[in-house]
Amino acid sequence: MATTSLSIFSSYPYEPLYSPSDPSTPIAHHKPLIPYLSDNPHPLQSLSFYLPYTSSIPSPSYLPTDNNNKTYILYIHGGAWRDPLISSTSIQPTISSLFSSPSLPTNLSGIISLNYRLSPHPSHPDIIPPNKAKHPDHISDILSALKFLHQLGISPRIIIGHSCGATLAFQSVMNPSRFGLSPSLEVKNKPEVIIGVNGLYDLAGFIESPPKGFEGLKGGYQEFVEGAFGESKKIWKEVCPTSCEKGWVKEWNEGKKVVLVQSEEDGLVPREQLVGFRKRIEEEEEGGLEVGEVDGEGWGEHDDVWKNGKKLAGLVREVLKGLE
Ligand SMILES: Nc1ccccc1C(=O)C[C@H](N)C(=O)O
Repeated sequence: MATTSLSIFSSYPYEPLYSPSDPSTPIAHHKPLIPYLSDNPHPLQSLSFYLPYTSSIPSPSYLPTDNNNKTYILYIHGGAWRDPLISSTSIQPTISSLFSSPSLPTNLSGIISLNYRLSPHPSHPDIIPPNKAKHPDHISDILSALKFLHQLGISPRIIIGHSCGATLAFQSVMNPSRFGLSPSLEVKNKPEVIIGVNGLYDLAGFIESPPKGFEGLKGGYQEFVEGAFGESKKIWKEVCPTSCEKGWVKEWNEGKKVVLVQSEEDGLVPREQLVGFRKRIEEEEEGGLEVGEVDGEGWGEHDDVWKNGKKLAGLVREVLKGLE
């Protein structure tokens, strides 16, 4: 099995990725869209691999592995489990910032950004192959990707999730039986840190009583939640880290730190999602897990975080320093 993952990995060449602001400057060695399943994968069952740029192009089998002081970071994009216009590439501005000035963090091996199957989006009915994922397909794909990485010898110590990517990041450290998935999908070396950015942590809570100023989004939330999870409110509760059955913090043995940030100008996700989630972790945990909140002032609107990348890159630098 391990040989298979490595031979898949090695069959993809590295390509230079150029700076979005300066197309003559290469910033990373990039392997786009490596399938993480071997049996007839959907195009979205794929991940992209980014290594800091060096002057010679590495051979396709080059794979720096984790060691005690270096780590990979895994990124899970958002888009309400359905937006086909948001993909693994949305981490590129952050990578560009992080891999260039002022200096490359010394304990960073590389960044891996995931795609996963999406649910249908009413404004994009003509996608080929059609997006028809339903829970637990999304989280199942995330766990399959982590398994593929583990077979390559990679266990990211940090996972970053944006919006529904944050929901998926926390689901990835829970027992997969919570979602009716096989124990064989449980992540072998779970991350130490999860960074949740503009995360969705309590879908049923939002739909039941949207916070002040967000009442107009109730219907929109209900639409994408039903599209991803079906109509059962019980399931909406079971899948969210604020409202699911207690005990998931214990299932995350390796967990050391949760870092949460909510962009102040976000018109799609209210800060109440972060506040309620934080309270839930503090109720549940038994001392081992640190929860921190970063001030989201100046972080812009919901998607500005990844569209710009500078704030997120700065936060990643800080978190990496803490792991040194
Ligand atoms: N309404 C939201 C509420 C919260 C988080 C994301 C959304 C989205 O709409 C995301 C995406 N642009 C979508 O069209 O599905």
